[in-house]
Amino acid sequence: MTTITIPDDSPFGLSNLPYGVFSTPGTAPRVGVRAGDSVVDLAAALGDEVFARPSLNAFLAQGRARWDEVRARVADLVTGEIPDHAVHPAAAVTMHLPIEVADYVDFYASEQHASNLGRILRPDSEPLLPNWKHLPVGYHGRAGTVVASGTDIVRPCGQRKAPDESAPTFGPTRRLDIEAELGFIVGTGSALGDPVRTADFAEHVFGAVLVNDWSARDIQGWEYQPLGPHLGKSFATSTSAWVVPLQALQAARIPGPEQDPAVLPYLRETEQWGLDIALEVSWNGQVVSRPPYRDMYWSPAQMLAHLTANGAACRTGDLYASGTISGPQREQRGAFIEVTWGGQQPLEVAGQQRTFLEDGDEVAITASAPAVDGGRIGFGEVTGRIVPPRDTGV
Ligand SMILES: O=C(O)/C=C/C(=O)CC(=O)CC(=O)O
Ligand SMILES: [Ca+2]
Ligand SMILES: [Mg+2]
Repeated sequence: MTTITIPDDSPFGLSNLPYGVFSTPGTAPRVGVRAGDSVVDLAAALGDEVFARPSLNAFLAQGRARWDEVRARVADLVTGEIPDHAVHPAAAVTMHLPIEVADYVDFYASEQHASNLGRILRPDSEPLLPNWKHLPVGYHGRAGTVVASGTDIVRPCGQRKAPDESAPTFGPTRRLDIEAELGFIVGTGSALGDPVRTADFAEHVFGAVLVNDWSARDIQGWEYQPLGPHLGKSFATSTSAWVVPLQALQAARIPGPEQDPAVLPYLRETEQWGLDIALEVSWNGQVVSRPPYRDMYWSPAQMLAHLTANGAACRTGDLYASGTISGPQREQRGAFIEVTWGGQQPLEVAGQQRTFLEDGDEVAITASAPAVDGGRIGFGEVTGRIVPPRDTGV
């Protein structure tokens, strides 16, 4: 038997205990919990086959009562004696995509981001379209191209047409960008025809991850009207490896922003709330932005209520992301198109003037939130490196 010592300032302390899917050399991916610098193998520690699977989905489908029970048992394990073979150093494991993604939806919940994109992309119109404060605008993305943190991102090819070009051409994107977001993972689904009420959010949502919604701005700018983002965003979306359970975010809950005009009844909450989560975006190792989640206009519960308001079912493994997180300052913007104002105001990165991503660039997004014990809750990181397009012969 062994014991785990968690450093006092660890972002993976007892108040966090996030879930992920890991493997060690020569073994199959399975569910683990992060505690300090260790990973606890839950199948080995608890003897429950639901954790021997290569995704969290089977456990997520068991529902809120079971999630709470397992969280209490894991806290006991981590503070007591645990079989040696059930503990691995975090540095010695490989992390995988934590969930088998069912559906993927991306919202647009930051007023700052939506206003900035409006100004950059539609300079002759009002920055916010008339619907924006009445409903959480979103689009359905591509679940099959959600990838684990660390996966290389192949520069996508597509049709590009700048406003001053007379015809489109096909080729590698010249305006490859990031979007720093928070993603929510649905554990328990809903029945077709039954909307999820804002009050039932915690019955359905298991936890949160970091998301980078890679975006090819030239492909997007040409294809998006009138139906919205398509191939400019569907080539890859990266998520962090550790799913932070909702209970770990109790101390991060803050009152939501005032919503004016008042929202329709199905979007109301008895107590509207947001989350005080601080993100950090690094470009080739240099911190270039600190997006504040606390400024988001639409809440996680409102987004889920809206997603199901028409009776669309949600399912175990659904991922819905907040949309790009941007604050009012330049150094709080969550996409490079905003930081560089459409590429017109380059940013100095490691001594070079930069606008969009080049091959070989690496982006890492991290985040932390206050913990109930006075420490910090860490989200780990979502990273990705840009690699050149494959030669497809076109
Ligand atoms: O305003 C637009 O036309 C486009 C906006 C985006 O690209 C943002 C998007 O994907 C949603 C978000 O991340 O907020
Ligand atoms: Ca996005
Ligand atoms: Mg994407």
